[in-house]
Amino acid sequence: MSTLRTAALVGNPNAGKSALFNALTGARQKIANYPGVTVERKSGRMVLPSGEPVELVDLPGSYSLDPSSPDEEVTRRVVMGEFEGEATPDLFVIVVDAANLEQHLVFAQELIGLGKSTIIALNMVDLAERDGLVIDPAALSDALGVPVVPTVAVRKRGLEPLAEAMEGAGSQDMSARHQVARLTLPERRLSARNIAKGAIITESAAHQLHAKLDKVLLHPWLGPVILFGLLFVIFQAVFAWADPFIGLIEGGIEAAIGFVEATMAEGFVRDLITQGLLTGVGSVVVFLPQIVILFAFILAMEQSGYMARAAFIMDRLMAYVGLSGRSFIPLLSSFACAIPGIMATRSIADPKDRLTTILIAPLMTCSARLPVYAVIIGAFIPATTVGPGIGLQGLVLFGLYLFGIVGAMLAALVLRRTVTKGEASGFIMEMPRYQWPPLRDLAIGLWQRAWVFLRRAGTIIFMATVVLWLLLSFPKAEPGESQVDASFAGQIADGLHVVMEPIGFNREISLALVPAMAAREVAVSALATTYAVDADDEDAQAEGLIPRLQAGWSLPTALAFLAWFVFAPQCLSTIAVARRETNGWKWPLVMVGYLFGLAYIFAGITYWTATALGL
Ligand SMILES: Nc1nc2c(ncn2[C@@H]2O[C@H](COP(=O)(O)OP(=O)(O)OP(=O)(O)O)[C@@H](O)[C@H]2O)c(=O)[nH]1
Ligand SMILES: [Mg+2]
Repeated sequence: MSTLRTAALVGNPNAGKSALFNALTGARQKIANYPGVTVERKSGRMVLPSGEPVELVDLPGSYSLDPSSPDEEVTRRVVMGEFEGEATPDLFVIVVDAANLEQHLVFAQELIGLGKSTIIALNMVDLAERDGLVIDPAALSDALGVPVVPTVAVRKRGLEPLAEAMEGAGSQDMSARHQVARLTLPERRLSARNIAKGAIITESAAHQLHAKLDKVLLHPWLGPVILFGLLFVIFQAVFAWADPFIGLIEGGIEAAIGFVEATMAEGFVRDLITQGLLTGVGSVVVFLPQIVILFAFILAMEQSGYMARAAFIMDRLMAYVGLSGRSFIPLLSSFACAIPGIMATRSIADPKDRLTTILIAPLMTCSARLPVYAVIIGAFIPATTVGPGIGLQGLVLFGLYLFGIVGAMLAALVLRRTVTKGEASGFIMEMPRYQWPPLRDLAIGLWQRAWVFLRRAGTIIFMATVVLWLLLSFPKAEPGESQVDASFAGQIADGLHVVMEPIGFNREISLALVPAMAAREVAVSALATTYAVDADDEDAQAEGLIPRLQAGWSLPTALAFLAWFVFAPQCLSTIAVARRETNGWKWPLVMVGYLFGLAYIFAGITYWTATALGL
C-alpha cells in the first residue's frame, strides 16, 4: 500500500516539467521552449498504476534552492515545506534534460541531498539521441543513488515506468545517497561533470547544424534584420490571410440577423439580439481569424526555440533603456495579454527591473487591441500595396505595434532614470535547442487562444455591450428625436465629450471608451451597437460598422483613436493584476496615470497634426 499523497516536479528551467505534468495529469499548463515559463505552483491529479490518486505539483524551474527571483522562491518554499497550508511533498520527481545533463545535475544533486524520496525523470531523451548522445540510465542511477526513468514528455513516452517508479519510491534505500548529500556548489559542479561523463555512452558532433543556425540568427546585425523581417511578415499575413475567413464569419452574422428579423416579432428582445448580441459582439468575433494567425506565428516561434534567440538579440537593445533580455519574455507574453505578461515578470530577479517591466507591459499591443486596430484600419486605410507583396494595411498595423514598443522603451528609459532608478542587471539565459514545433502542441495552443477570445466575447464583451445597449435604448425617444440623444448613454456621452473633444473624439467614441475599460474589444462592439441603435430603419441598421465609420468619422479622428489605443490602459484586469503583483495601489496608479496621460497627449498630437496636414 503506498502512502504517496503528493509528488512535486522540480528541476532546472526548460527541463520539460510542465510538459510532463500535462502528460501525467491531462492538464494544459503552458509549455514553451525557453526558461521561465512556469512562475506559479500548479497542482493536478494523477492516478498511479495501483489506482491510487496522487496530487502532482508543477513548479517553476530553478537553478538552486537559493532563490534569486520570486518564481524560484515559490519552488524553494514548496520543496522545503514552507509553503503555507501545505506539507512537504512526499516525493520529488526531478526532471532533468538528458541533453544538458551536466548542467541539470547540479541542482538535482542539491535536491537529492535533502534526503527525501526522489526519482529522476531523464527527460528529452529524444533530443539527446538526435544530438548523438546515448545515456545509460542505470549508470546514472548508480551514481546518484536514486531511480532514473527515461522519458519523452511531449511524446508521452516513459510515463508508465515513471508512474511505477513513483509508486515504488516509498521504500528507498537512502544509504546509497551519502555521496551526494551536503556537497558545496563547486563540489556539486565537479561531481555533476563526472557523473554526466560516466553516464554518457556515446556522443557525436551532430550539434553542428544548430551552431550554424545560431551563427546566422544571432549574428550582430543579420540577427536583428531577420527578427525585424519576420515580424514584418507576420503582420502582413495577419491582414493578407485573414480576409476570406473574416468574410465567412461576417456572412454568417448577417445571415443570423436576417433570420432573427424574419422570424421574430419586432420588439425589445429582437432588438437586443440583433443590435446588442449579433451586431455588437459579432463585430468583435469577426477578428478571430486574425488572432489565430498572429498566435500561430507566436507559438511556432516559442516552440522552435527561436524566441529565446529573439530575447538574446533584444538584450543589447534593452540594455540601452536600462532593462535586460530577461524582460523580453514577459513583454513578449504581453502581446497576447498583459496579465500573463505581468505574471511572467516573476522570473526577473532584480525588483526594480521587475517593476519597470510591469509598468511598461501594458504598452505591448495585446490581442484585445487587434480588433480595435483592425476595424479602424479596415475602414480608413486603403487595401493597396506599397511595394511587391507589401500591403499598406499590414504596414500600418506593423507601425502601430512598433509604436507601442518604442513607447515602452522610452517609458522604460524615463522610469529607470526616475522612479525605478538603479543599475541594469546582466542577462544570462541558456539557449534552448532548436526543434520543429510539435503540431499537436501548436494546435492545442491555438485552440486555447481562440477559446480565450471567444469566451471573452461570450462573457465580458457581451455583458458590457448589453449594459450599453440598455443605456442606449432607454428612455425611449420622442418622435423626431434621435434615440441616442434621448438615452441615458447619450447624456453620459455629452458630458465625456467635453473632455475628449479637444483631441478630436466625437460623442460616440467618448461613450465607447467607458465600457471599453472592461475590455478593449468592447470599444468595437460598443460603436457597432451605438450606430445600430442610432440607425433609423432596418436598411441603415444592416449597413455594418465600417461604412458608418467611414461616413461619420474624419481621418484625423480615426488616427487619433488609434493613437489613443496604443497607450490607454483600457483594461481593469491589468490594473488589478498590477496591484496584486506589486502589493499595493501605488504602482498601478502610477501606471494608469502615465498611460492615460500619454494616450491623451499622443491622440491630441495625432489629431492636430493630421488636421493641420489637411488629411
Ligand atoms: N523533444 C522534446 N521536447 C520536450 C520534451 N519535454 C518538453 N519538451 C519541450 O521543451 C520545452 C520546455 O518544456 P516545459 O514543459 O515548458 O519546461 P519547464 O521545465 O516546465 O520549464 P519552466 O516552466 O520554464 O521551468 C517545450 O518546448 C516542450 O515542448 C521532450 O521529452 N522531448
Ligand atoms: Mg513549466
